[in-house]
Amino acid sequence: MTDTGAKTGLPFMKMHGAGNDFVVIDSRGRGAQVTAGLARALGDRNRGVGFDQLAEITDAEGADFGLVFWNSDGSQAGACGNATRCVSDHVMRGLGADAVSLVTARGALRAERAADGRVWVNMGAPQLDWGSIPLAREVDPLHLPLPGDPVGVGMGNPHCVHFVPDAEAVDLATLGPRIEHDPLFPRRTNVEFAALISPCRIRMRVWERGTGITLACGSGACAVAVAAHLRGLTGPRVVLQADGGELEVDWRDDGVWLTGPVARVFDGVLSPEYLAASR
Ligand SMILES: N[C@@H](CCC[C@H](N)C(=O)O)C(=O)O
Repeated sequence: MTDTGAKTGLPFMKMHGAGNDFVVIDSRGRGAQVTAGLARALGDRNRGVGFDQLAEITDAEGADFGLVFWNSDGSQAGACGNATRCVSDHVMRGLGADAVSLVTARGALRAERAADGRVWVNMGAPQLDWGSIPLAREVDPLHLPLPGDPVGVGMGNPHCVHFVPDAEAVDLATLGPRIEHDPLFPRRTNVEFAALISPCRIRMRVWERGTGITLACGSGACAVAVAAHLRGLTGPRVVLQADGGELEVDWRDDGVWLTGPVARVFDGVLSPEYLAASR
């Protein structure tokens, strides 16, 4: 019988990568446990646990594990680089391995532990055609027809990257939701503002679709690095300085590699009563 946590509750971990924070629920061997309602309830920082994304670990054929991502508004995300790195670290520790294979909505991915303890994930090739990002109509993703001349990049989820002289001066709380809901993005979008510090360092701030302002965003860091390289501002390898810490991106022939710190903060158990009221 599937264990839904009705009697004993549902265990979870709280993790973060550069301040991008996650609740992680391991559903391997017991079937999907998370619903949109549970994600919304748990995402509430006062009445739930609070997170930027909820990551559910699933069984996956032909890979070490699968991952499904939820935003705090209850919507699903096709990619989450930082949660992928955090969960990969946890699974690698369990397996006593330094590399793992996983499957997300994006497809098969690979993660590795670096010599310094950080965790790399190959996020795959960027999606640079309007249909895959996706955009509502055929326009040039390198110059989206929006104020600020942003770049559209898909990393398994949509990103709208703006280059600005000073990222601190941007009113992210006002512009973020406005751009997230622009009709050009049929599935809404994540929104990044990036300022070039040097050809290998960028300061970035992010408004995440379905969540809001976050301290970092892994797929967003990849999108900024890809956009900066395509615009001729940087090389293929760049450090992204987010509000919560530094992420490094290396756009190689085999995909966009993202690395950064991972942390497991605490473990807990969702009570049966809370689950019954929230699912
Ligand atoms: N924090 C994530 C990205 C989160 C997904 C996003 N909000 C979406 O809806 O696409 C990351 O580290 O990549």
